[in-house]
Amino acid sequence: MTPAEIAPKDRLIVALDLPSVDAAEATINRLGDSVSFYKIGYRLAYAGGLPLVGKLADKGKKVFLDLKLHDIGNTVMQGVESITRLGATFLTVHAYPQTMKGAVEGRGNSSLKILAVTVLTSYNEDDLHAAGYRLGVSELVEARAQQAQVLGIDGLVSSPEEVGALRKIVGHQMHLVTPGIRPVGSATGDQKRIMTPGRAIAAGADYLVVGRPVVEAADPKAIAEAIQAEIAQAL
Ligand SMILES: O=c1ccn([C@@H]2O[C@H](COP(=O)(O)O)[C@@H](O)[C@H]2O)c(=O)[nH]1
Repeated sequence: MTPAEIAPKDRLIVALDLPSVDAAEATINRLGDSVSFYKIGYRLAYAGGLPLVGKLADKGKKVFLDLKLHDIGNTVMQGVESITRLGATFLTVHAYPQTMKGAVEGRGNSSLKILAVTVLTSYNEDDLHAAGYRLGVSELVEARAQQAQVLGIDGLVSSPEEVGALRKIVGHQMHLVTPGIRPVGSATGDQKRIMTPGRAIAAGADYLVVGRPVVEAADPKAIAEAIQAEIAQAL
């Protein structure tokens, strides 16, 4: 399936940033058929959440395993090789050349897609500078996208602000996945490079990752469906 063929509903990835498997399963049950794609990150993975990958896949759901791997190439390669057996659709690594090369080797011919995290959406220019980088956000995102493409990475994680420029660099060959999504009226929290769902899709994002605005809502299903309606309208 090309990115353009993804149904509006399947473009929303709900981040299960919840403290336990029980809490995650309760949210998944509340969301029911409305959500088809979930993200499991540090909080849930380290709280016993990895077996949920297979359980969700068995129910026909897709899983984005957001482990943001970063280590020497050989360790990343071996780790990714193990992860190919879990049944996830997407796995993140940080966009460093050795890391991306190791991840592509570890993924081999499996169906797992590797996404490279370009610059975290909680970073702005000052944060990058404080971390010792001399490039600004857009320059670093674009440089990493070019390296990721050459190394055979399957997709990129960036803020929606960079998606237009990334599309020009990578065309439609790579999945563009954007956290930093805030429906109008939602709290920004620690995110710094944000956009509404509609604007992110109009900018060219393939998938939107939304955590707190959905999982902390009084009615997660109503919010998820409102985001999906906004996505459908923007396509
Ligand atoms: O650059 C990045 C990469 C990953 N994330 C993850 O996405 C979700 C966003 O959650 P919200 O509650 O909607 O802010 C979260 O799991 C992050 O770890 C990101 O935000 N930015």
